[in-house]
Amino acid sequence: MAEAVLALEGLHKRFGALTATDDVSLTLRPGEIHALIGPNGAGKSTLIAQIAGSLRPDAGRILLGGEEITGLSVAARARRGLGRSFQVSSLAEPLPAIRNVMIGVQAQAGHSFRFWKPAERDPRLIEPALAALARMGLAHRAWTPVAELSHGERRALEVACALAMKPRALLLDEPMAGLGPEGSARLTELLESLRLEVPILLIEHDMQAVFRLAERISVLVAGRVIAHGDGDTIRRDPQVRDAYLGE
Ligand SMILES: Nc1ncnc2c1ncn2[C@@H]1O[C@H](COP(=O)(O)OP(=O)(O)OP(=O)(O)O)[C@@H](O)[C@H]1O
Repeated sequence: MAEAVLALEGLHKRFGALTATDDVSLTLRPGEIHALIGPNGAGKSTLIAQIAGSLRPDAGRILLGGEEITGLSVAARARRGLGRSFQVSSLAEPLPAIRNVMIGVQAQAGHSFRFWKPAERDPRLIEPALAALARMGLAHRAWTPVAELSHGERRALEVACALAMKPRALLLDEPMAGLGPEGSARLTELLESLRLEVPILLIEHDMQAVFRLAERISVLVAGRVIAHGDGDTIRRDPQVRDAYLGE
């Protein structure tokens, strides 16, 4: 079996008396979409924050490409290839879509562009940014201000921004949030097309999207992984039906 791109080993996180992450281990393999699902308050955001580096686990390890990153800052993890999009929109509204993506390209390239020429006209920034936009079906909206994009286009743009950093692994925190069935179906299709480019750890409440996209699903309840497996295994698991999926 291929080595995991991202591995969580026995992560623990407490907030006072509350154990928000209780011995969580999981892996993300090359070419895979692995979904993390669970009811509100299960600890999904707390887990993502530990992976991204904004929250330190009390115990356990996080490995990216076999290298331990548990003690690294958010920026250092991003430089090593951990990409993420956010649950709450972090886009710069007045700027055209492409400028938002170019910030990601610039970050990935380090500081070499700073004294070059106005970033806006630098083909070394524009071309990879356009490629990331095209990947997410947004080439025709490149020069449209973010404020004029639809909600679905913004969600796709957030993924494009992360893709522009050429991540080795991508964390997506509820990318379908706020999308109607049509927008959700469109974004699902786009994410499906990314599968072989970059493995994705997907936190998502939209179960149609999860079952369509994920090879493996981990179910988090009260900080613990209570079930793990492919879509059929998870659908049939009585504990999961009880705790999350209902009948
Ligand atoms: N900074 C914090 N201090 C104290 N408790 C926290 C903190 N952050 C999260 N919690 C608690 O940890 C538990 C897990 O919360 P978390 O936000 O990770 O869940 P979630 O699965 O992401 O929920 P949702 O689906 O609603 O986003 C909750 O009981 C929450 O109240």
